[in-house]
Amino acid sequence: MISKIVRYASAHKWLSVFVICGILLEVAYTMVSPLSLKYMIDEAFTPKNAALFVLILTIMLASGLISVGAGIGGDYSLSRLSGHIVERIRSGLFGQMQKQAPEFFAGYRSGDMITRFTSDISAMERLISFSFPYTLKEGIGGVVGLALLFQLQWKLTLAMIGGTLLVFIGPRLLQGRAERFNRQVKEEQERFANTIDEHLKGYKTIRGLALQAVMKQRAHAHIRSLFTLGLRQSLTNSLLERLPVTGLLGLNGIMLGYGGYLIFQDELSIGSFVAFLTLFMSFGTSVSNLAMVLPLVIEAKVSYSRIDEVMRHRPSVEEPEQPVALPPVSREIRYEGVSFGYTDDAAALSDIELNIPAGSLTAFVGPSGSGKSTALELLLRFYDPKRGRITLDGVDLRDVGEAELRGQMSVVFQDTFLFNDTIRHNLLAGADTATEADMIRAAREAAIHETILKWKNGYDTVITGQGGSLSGGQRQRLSIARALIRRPSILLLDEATSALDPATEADINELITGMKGQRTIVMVTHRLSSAQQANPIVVFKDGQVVEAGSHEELLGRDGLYREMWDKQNGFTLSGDGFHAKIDGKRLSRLPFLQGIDMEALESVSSLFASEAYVSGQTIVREGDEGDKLYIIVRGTVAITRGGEKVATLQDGDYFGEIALLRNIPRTATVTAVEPTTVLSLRRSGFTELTNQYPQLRETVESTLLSRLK
Ligand SMILES: Nc1ncnc2c1ncn2[C@@H]1O[C@H](COP(=O)(O)OP(=O)(O)OP(=O)(O)O)[C@@H](O)[C@H]1O
Repeated sequence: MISKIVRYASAHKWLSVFVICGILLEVAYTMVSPLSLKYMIDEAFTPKNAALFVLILTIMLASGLISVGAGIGGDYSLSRLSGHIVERIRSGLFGQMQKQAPEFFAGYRSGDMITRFTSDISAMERLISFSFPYTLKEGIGGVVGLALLFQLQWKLTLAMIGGTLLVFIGPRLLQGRAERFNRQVKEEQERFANTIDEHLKGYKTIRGLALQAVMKQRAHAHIRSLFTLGLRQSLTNSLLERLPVTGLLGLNGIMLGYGGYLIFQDELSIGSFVAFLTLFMSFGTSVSNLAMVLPLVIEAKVSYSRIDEVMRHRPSVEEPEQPVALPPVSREIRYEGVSFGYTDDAAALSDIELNIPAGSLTAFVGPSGSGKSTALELLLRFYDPKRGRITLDGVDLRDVGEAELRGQMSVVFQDTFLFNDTIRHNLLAGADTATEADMIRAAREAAIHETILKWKNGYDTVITGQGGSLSGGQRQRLSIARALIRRPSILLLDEATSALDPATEADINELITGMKGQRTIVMVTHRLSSAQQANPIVVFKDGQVVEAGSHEELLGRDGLYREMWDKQNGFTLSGDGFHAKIDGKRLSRLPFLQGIDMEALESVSSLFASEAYVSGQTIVREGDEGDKLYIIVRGTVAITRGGEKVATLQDGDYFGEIALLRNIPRTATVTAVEPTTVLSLRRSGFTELTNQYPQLRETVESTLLSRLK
């Protein structure tokens, strides 16, 4: 920690020199003034030498003035120097954080990082602007004072050193505990910050599901723990400060007794004794001041190690040493034998061979977890392949600098992240060379220009709550405009429309399709209706590409694409996405309804009711009574068992079918992870219908009960 601070300080040589000179002059004055007392008493007062008295007094006054001037100059230089160093640590930490790959952000929660930027950096700031110079000043003062004390009376000084050792033993013994408590307080602060962060981000879910009491309980537990840990920390810290001061009191007693004895033995003059006492007092003050600084140094040491942990984190994706230029892609993007895994033992992608022609609209589709988003994130160079390479017109992505790459590619995610700023600043942020005309052109392309003009302040309208004041479609159009403003040759979209209502999704899909031919577009979607216009459509399964071709080609192949298409079709959905219907033909494709008459199936279809869930809402809770079958018309749900996620289901998937026959408690919890519309069928209605169509009951029983066994 110290060597790093010294290195930072050495970048500001003159300021460092001023700080050190200021400290040295102040120390010199503190040391010399007790000595002048000795000469004043022994050489001027005792022999009544008025001329020497005036001379010594003048020297004392002059050096006092110099010391004050040096102190003020030193303080000014120190403020500037510590400001520069803290500035460097702050921007270094920020830069380091920005360089990291997504797995870094998955490892740190926002509270962890915010605490490093706030309280940890403040602890470093206190160390640099106060503890460090203070230690230097008191340390030099102590050493010089000791030398002078030896020179005045070595026996008395030796006795004093023996006593001083006692002063240090207590703090030394307590230091380990103090470090531990400091670390625990920091960690607890981090956890509390994370809870507050969750509360801020998840306030809708918390209110919607009446989770306030749970959150309050959690916050209260942190507050209690902060109280207990804080108490331990401050008790240990105050003990650390108090012990040396108490030790010094005893030491004072010894000094007075032994010093008096030496005077009676004529081994010490009165002037020397007064000088010794004054010097000893300032030496003692230096020692106790050093001990007082110790808790601050310990705190800074803990904070430094936490900052250093981030600073040492090597980004998994590194900048090339000699980046190559990347002209707009004009031929193709190629995946050549690309394999990748987030961990060493699980492969997310295996041996992907893919050719994406420049100017094409390509779609990556496939079931949840099949690797399509990973394939896109490799193209964004959020990660590097473990084997193989991705090339743009033959240039390996690893040879291209980050800025160059981002100049060529823009991305739109499902979660639109907008800054709390004006529309203008949101659109132009980072696009340094973009003009007003570019902004309007991009907004027009994203079909949002007219809407913006209708707002009272037009492009100067301030977006609040990270875009919460806008509709989902408006947010997504703004994100698309923001991506287009840089005129990227490659536009990437990761489930950019899947959380929107059907009408808005169709509008934005039309917009994307309209851009075909102007640039290379790669979109990831689990909804095949969004991918229909793309060519090639690349189908992923278990980390591999299993099919690729146009919509018509893939439908004709009877493979996974056909299977997914059949699964996702057969529903009608209102434009707002709240009301759905399923037709008999679609029902006939459910494994437990196969072979049933169409008339019976049409009757079953009329019994289904629509249910719409917002993101985060629970559809079915583990252990609850099971009385309904659900079919997901649109959306994504997470299946968790005992708090652990076991699967993700999407459009066309179903769950809870056993409930049609028996009231068996639900074996898992199902939660919507994006706005989700389901169709539900109650057991009571279904049972009534089976009286009319006995075949229905027999078929369902034979398929589902065999599974139960
Ligand atoms: N950050 C991560 N850390 C560890 N494993 C991950 C991470 N992201 C994805 N995976 C795993 O990698 C595999 C591929 O995930 P990926 O997100 O690419 O699939 P996907 O087809 O896009 O599915 P979805 O649409 O559900 O996101 C899955 O097994 C997933 O669990």
